[in-house]
Amino acid sequence: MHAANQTIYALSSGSLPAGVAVIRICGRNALHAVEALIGFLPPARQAALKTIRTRNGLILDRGLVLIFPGPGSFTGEDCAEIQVHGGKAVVSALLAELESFDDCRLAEHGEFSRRALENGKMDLVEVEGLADLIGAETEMQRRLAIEHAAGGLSDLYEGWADRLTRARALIEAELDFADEDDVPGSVSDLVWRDMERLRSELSVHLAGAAFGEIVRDGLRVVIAGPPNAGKSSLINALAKREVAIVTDIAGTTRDVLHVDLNIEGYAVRLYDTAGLRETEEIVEREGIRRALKTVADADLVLSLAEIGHVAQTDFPGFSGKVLTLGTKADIADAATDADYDLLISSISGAGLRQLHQLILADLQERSASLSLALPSRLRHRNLLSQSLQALVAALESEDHGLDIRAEYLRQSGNSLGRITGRVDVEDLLDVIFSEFCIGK
Ligand SMILES: Nc1nc2c(ncn2[C@@H]2O[C@H](COP(=O)(O)OP(=O)(O)OP(=O)(O)O)[C@@H](O)[C@H]2O)c(=O)[nH]1
Ligand SMILES: [K+]
Ligand SMILES: [Mg+2]
Repeated sequence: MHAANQTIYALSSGSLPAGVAVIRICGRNALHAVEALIGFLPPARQAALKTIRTRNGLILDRGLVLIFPGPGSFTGEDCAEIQVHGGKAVVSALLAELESFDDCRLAEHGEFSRRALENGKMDLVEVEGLADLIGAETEMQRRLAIEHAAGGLSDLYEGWADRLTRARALIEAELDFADEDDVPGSVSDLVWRDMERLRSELSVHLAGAAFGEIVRDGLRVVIAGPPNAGKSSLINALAKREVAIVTDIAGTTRDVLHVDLNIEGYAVRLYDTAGLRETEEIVEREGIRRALKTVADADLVLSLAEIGHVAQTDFPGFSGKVLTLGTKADIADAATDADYDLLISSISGAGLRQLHQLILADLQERSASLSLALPSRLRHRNLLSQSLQALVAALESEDHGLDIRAEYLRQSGNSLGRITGRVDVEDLLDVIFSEFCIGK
């Protein structure tokens, strides 16, 4: 039987042992399997507490059974969920029993969601949002993901795609009547005025992509500065654990290290790097090369220097914001000419709370609005800019025929359709679903 017609099952809850384990079963044999396991079919969407048995009559466990007949289910097919005690042997016995039913097999990564997509229960943005929701570790990641998973973004894109389609239809109608005098020219004016508005809505939305990606992937904050400035001590102090080796030998750190922090609900990825200086030592030189590359990709650089020394403010290939931090405030002389955004001590903890606040302020400056209905992946950003480019081409090619301008509008709508998956995205699906865990 074709893989897509098979009944699939998996442990959908977390790692065992646990209080409860949830096993999900979807496909044409799902209800048949439930009936065989508990001896009858409970009413749809109502939990039934039942003894679950093998077909040889052996008791597997007692648990809650729920059925969701298609199409009113997660995947749109007949589905069931069985809640049993979360023991390893309990779950493997139940999975082994399911294996023995006709055309039943273990689900692959993301296969339930993939079927939901194929059966029109979710679109691509919602599926990506669901993956992000499961992966979310901070409050802002959760808010962004739920916006996507709940269809807020999809509605926006579909609304825009509909406006593009309507505009094309009106233009094509105008083309059909081109020889007749009774076509009101104002129809065309209305269309282009709306497309002008759409251009600015798309631009504003696209401008939020950088922040959306930062919320999803974390703000990249890189600690840089000369050897012994106290970079590794700072990452350890902020992470509250010994991530990096600290010694008084200049040139201790060679590899780039990172830790993930949660600052007021925002994900922040903090990097420690090798001290920057001229050196002939081969390993250290490689460390410095990596440090500079990491700085170039940063969102924000913390440039450290011991109090009394000038902190570097320009880094090759980096044009973003640099915060200068004077370090070792606990042992510094009071008077110094050098100027810093903040004084810190990783040993006494002085200035660390203010550093949090400065990083938070940087994040808040980047968020133009309070809404998190933002694109959050490079895939979204690329397709949105393609859509915008085609729309701009349509608006700015007044010298061309209406047929060419309508074709640009079609391209613009197609790019939007690829975001939600209404337009051919087959090639993308394997990539997207490989991110999922089994059981989702
Ligand atoms: N008193 C004091 N000493 C500090 C402080 N921060 C770091 N140090 C000391 O400064 C020395 C160098 O610290 P590191 O954190 O290894 O400095 P680094 O910038 O990572 O050095 P490299 O990895 O070699 O580039 C160590 O002996 C630390 O204990 C501080 O806030 N106060
Ligand atoms: K050091
Ligand atoms: Mg170091």
